[in-house]
Amino acid sequence: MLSNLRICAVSHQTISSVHINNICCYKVRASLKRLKPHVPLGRNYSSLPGLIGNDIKSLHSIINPPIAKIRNIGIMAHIDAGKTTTTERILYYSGYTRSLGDVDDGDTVTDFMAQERERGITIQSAAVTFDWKGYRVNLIDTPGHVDFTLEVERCLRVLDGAVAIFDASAGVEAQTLTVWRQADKHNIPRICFLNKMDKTGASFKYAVESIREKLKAKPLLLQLPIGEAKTFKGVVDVVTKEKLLWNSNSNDGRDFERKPLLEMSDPELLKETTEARNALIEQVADLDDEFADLVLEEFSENFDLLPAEKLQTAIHRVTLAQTAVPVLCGSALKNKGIQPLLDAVTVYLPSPEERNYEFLERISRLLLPFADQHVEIPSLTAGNIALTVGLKHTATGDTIVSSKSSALAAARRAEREGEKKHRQNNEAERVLLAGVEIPEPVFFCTIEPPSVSKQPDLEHALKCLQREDPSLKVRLDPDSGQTVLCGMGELHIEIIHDRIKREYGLETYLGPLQVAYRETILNSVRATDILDRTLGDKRHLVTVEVEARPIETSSVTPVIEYAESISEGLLKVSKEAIESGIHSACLQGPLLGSPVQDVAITLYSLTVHPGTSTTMISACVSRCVQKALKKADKQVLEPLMNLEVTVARDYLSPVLADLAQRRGNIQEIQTRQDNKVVIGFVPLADIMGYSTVLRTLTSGSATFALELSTYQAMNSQDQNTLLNRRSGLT
Ligand SMILES: Nc1nc2c(ncn2[C@@H]2O[C@H](COP(=O)(O)OP(=O)(O)OP(=O)(O)O)[C@@H](O)[C@H]2O)c(=O)[nH]1
Repeated sequence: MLSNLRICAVSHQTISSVHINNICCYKVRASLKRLKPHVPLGRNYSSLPGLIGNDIKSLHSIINPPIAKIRNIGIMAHIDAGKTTTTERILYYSGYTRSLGDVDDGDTVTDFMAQERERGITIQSAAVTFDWKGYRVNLIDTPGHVDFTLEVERCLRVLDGAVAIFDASAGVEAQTLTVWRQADKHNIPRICFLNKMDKTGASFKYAVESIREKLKAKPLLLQLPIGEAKTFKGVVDVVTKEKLLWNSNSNDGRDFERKPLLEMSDPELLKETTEARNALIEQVADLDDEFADLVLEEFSENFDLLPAEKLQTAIHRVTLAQTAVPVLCGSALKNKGIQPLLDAVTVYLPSPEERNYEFLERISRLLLPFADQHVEIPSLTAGNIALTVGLKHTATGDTIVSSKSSALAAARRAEREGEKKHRQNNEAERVLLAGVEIPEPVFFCTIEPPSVSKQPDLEHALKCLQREDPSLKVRLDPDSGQTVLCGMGELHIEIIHDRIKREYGLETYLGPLQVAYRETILNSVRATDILDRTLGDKRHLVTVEVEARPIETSSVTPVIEYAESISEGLLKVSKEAIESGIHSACLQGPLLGSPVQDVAITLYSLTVHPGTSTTMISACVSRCVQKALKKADKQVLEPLMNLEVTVARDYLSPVLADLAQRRGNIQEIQTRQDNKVVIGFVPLADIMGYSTVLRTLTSGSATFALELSTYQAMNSQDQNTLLNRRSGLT
């Protein structure tokens, strides 16, 4: 596969003479249509005269560009804001593809999974590498659908900067908030791109306000749109006071003219731009002392004399400090505004050395990514993004270092730094990447292989998929022995099912999709238990007394306490067994067999006959905790989701009426251009299959985003209905 891909990147003739399997062949041909032969990188180029264009000066400079000229960036946004379309334009203008891919036609580079092309959505982050005006840009296109939040989180960890894309007619939407918070957590400097300026209802002012209000960010307006919606034809560069107009006859947006704004030809636009530039200078000066000094000392009389480069450098610093975000605009679909966006990436987003990471990785085989194509490279300097293959024990979220001793040193430093509380950016944090936060799965269903003999193949496929995607959980149902898939949403599970079929050739059967409920107890209860068993000539005897009581933690990990009467010595040898017994008991509550949350378990007494195995101690403790949980008053908790529905005014009433029937609790209805945005909570159990219902109710005009808010207690009537249904009574 690897050599095929390397060859594909070099020459058409080479490929046709190489024996490769059908799938690879197909991928190779598809990519050849669009890849310029001179662009991708490989080792053997020098032996292929004529295939490499003159643009490549030296292989070394391409593989290892100076670190200051590297930009590792991600693209993030709400679903359908236009990430993939923008990425396609970026690849086209940077010379890496020969034609413009279209999500609506299903032929984009970054959405390369079959499911992505069929559904027109991004699921996996795709990495692409290209050059722009002497800079190396490693770009990652991340999914917008909330089911794939983890995928976004795991790529944010390796980024030095990000472009947040917004639909200019919608402003900040639900998922944008989530990814923005994730980027805050990882301290990622950002620039905003207000896309879809050509769309009816697009409003630069509205979108900027929503960035200010909802994201609590300070927007730096580096551009102003020329026209809006149908009349959108270009942008003004506020920093340089130039207008950029795209040729209406050009169908790929390559041709555009950049002209200084003149009093004679554009008096109004010039006035507006000068005001915007002055405001920008004041805003930046407020945030950056060095720039403030410069402005006060040399340019306070006339801001017009301030060179654009000085302003750009200050904006770069402010962006890096994350005290404000540059805002640009355009229309990816109509091919306007992408080239200046690329310029802004190189000018305002930081290089890896400015982000001050230290990587220590040593890997035997390195590949440069180009979506689903990879090119092997001999080496790489710090700050680049590359892929490695064949790692057997590494999963998403792990940090790879050069040796065991450096890992130990980093861990020791982390421990020491951990003691000095609340110190940010400590050395250990720079060495070890922050782990990804794995969200709790809210849905599950059983999965079965086509025959018992295929069970090992299914287990293998699930193991591989889990290493790639830790938000997918797999467990064995202890009662039925069936394999259970737990995922982030209906779409997540559907895609996993589809991938098992396509990538592992296994036709599996899914059971009905079920909501992942939880349980809790409402009062404190005590229970005792005795386990007395003789195995061979050994007697195992344990007596246990525990108390289970409700507490507030919102966690399924029980709090474990020990009464003072428990002897230190006994605890030393059996603590692990006791805690494993408690944890396993709390995994399966007495009502539905769901995990028990918000509970503390106190061990009051424990006596163990000499020679009793730790397994028996664990089993007795587990049984005793289960007894206590059973005796208590119990409560089922159900996942409550944050819901945001964007719907055209005319369809608001049917959507609200439908939500009322789904136990929806509406918090707010906002107006966004011609649309209404309904914000509220709804129990997950009542919103299953909602996309189909919403499509029917609104003739396909509405969109929605769903995210776990919390687990809430069910009322007794709903709880009884659920329990009866589960026990087959109704
Ligand atoms: N009018 C208009 N439509 C656009 C623009 N950019 C993208 N679209 C359309 O918006 C839809 C979504 O575009 P995508 O590029 O797939 O958006 P995405 O953000 O990658 O979507 P996910 O991968 O599902 O998160 C498609 O139908 C595009 O044709 C634009 O600038 N203007």
